[in-house]
Amino acid sequence: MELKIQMLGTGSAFAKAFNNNNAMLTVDGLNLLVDCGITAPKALHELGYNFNDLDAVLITHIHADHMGGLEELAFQMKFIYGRKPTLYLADTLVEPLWEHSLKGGLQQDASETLESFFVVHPLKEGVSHEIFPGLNVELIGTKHIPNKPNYSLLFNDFFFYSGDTVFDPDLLKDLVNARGVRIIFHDCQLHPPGVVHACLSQLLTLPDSIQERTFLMHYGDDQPEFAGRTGKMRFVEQQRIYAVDRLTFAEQFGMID
Ligand SMILES: Nc1ccn([C@@H]2O[C@@H]3COP(=O)(O)O[C@H]3[C@H]2O)c(=O)n1
Ligand SMILES: [Zn+2]
Ligand SMILES: [Zn+2]
Repeated sequence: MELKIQMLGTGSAFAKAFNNNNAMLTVDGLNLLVDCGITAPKALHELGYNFNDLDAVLITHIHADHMGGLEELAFQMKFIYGRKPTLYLADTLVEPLWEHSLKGGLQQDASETLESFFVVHPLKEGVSHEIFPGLNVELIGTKHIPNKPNYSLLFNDFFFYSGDTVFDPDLLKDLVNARGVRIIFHDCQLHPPGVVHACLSQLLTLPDSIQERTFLMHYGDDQPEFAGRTGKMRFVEQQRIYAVDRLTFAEQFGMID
């Protein structure tokens, strides 16, 4: 069992030099797309994938850089590949995803619902769900936009992947010190203030023991100017394949496991 992650993009919602912050997780040949933003259809194509290569899609929240590619995914799967894609999302997102977003483009007659286009798996926050053999996910509610549900992801109990969140040092400390998290992929706004995202200056206040396992994503186009200015944290590189394995990571990035 080998879990790998490859970011289709590592850019912020407004980035143009980077694709949307969407990820492909692969375990034993099964592909999970984490978030499917506006740029996802083209970014998948650039990596040699088509929509039919996806075994499941998981959505963290309703912003276009995280779900703006779902309409094309649904239409291609219906009209080109003839099967319903599998969609994982928090139970609280099912109704708003359809009513406030996808229905406008997808619905052709009034009887059609989200389930007409996807095999929908609503997930409960705080519960570990098996996505594939060897890949579990727990949704952790995180703060992003007031009154809009938003979730970060805990994979296999040791890999935390933020789904857009404000800086929450207590959560990160609890994850690392009490819950055994060893790898953190975190969204990072390079310039303050961090109103709806964690910003770099806030993340730099984390203790070294957390920074050394923190990898920054969801950044703006001027990211190259910040090389060497991220403390013990590193940038996730778009399209690079990372083996998400405690030992491989610890060895490769000099972390104390
Ligand atoms: N209250 C808000 C709402 C949104 N935004 C910006 O819009 C982007 C939507 O995608 P995102 O990746 O969540 O980042 C958001 C902010 O840049 C913002 O800055 N403040
Ligand atoms: Zn975003
Ligand atoms: Zn967002």
